[in-house]
Amino acid sequence: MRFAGKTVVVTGSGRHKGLGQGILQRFADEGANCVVSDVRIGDEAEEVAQELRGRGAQAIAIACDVSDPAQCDALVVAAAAEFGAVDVMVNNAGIGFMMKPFLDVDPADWAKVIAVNLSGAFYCTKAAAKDMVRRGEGGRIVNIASQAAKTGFPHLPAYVSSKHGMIGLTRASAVELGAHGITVNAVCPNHVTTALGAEQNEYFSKLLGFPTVEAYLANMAAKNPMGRPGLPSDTASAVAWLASDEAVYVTGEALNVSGGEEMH
Ligand SMILES: NC(=O)C1=CN([C@@H]2O[C@H](COP(=O)(O)OP(=O)(O)OC[C@H]3O[C@@H](n4cnc5c(N)ncnc54)[C@H](O)[C@@H]3O)[C@@H](O)[C@H]2O)C=CC1
Ligand SMILES: Cc1ncc2c(c1O)C(=O)OC2
Repeated sequence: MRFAGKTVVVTGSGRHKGLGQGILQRFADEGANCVVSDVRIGDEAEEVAQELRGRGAQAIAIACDVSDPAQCDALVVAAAAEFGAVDVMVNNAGIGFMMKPFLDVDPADWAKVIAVNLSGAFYCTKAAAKDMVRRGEGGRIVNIASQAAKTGFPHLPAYVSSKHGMIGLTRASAVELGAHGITVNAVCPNHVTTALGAEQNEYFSKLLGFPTVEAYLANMAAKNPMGRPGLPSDTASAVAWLASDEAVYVTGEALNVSGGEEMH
């Protein structure tokens, strides 16, 4: 019960089987008050919150479009009003893919991906850290980057750039926030079969000439020493450790959770 009495906010966590839901399930199991947040709060987000309550946690759902700084400020205010403070902010909201060859990428699509994945993480980091600094009890920020933060992938230039940018954001914020007892780290998962992941599999299995999505997935699994795709629970384990008291001397890090597919 590492997070008894703590409050965690996870952006983009209102979808079934997403990394955000998996992360909140781990925090719920370890005693945290859980804030589900997503661009729209509908039945699915309410079900995610309900399932967390079923695990014995307190959980609420709050709408927040992370590409709007005012909504990120309001998210932190609303979470603190409900549970007293925000101890852990997980920047998980992300949009994929808009997959296109580099030379065909529309500037508006580029801007949208950067606005959600990178600027959104900045706005939420700033909002949460302001509250943490004011309270003076430290805090934890974890950014869900990607293997795409460490290497290039075809037909995903905005995504890859936004995720590399999240590592820069992690380091830039870590160097200033350490003085306040706040650590900031990134986690870099490889492929996880979520709703977002499934969309990408369709596209890449065709692009790379695999006869079926299954053949593409088997090939991808064979690329890492553990021989399987990642699970939301794999990422959740890393996030929970980084958010725990034990990780007090780890900050500005970008931790691969890729079964060894990515090694630096
Ligand atoms: N699935 C994978 O293989 C990998 C995913 N990731 C990252 O993990 C994070 C979670 O993705 P998944 O769980 O795979 O997909 P997902 O689609 O299940 O989760 C993303 C969530 O972000 C929400 N969202 C989209 N735009 C938003 C906005 N403007 N404001 C707030 N929320 C917004 C969506 O509604 C959705 O609930 C993303 O940042 C993604 O880039 C990283 C590495 C691998
Ligand atoms: C679906 C999917 N497959 C592979 C990867 C990602 C992804 O989202 C990613 O972000 O980095 C590698």
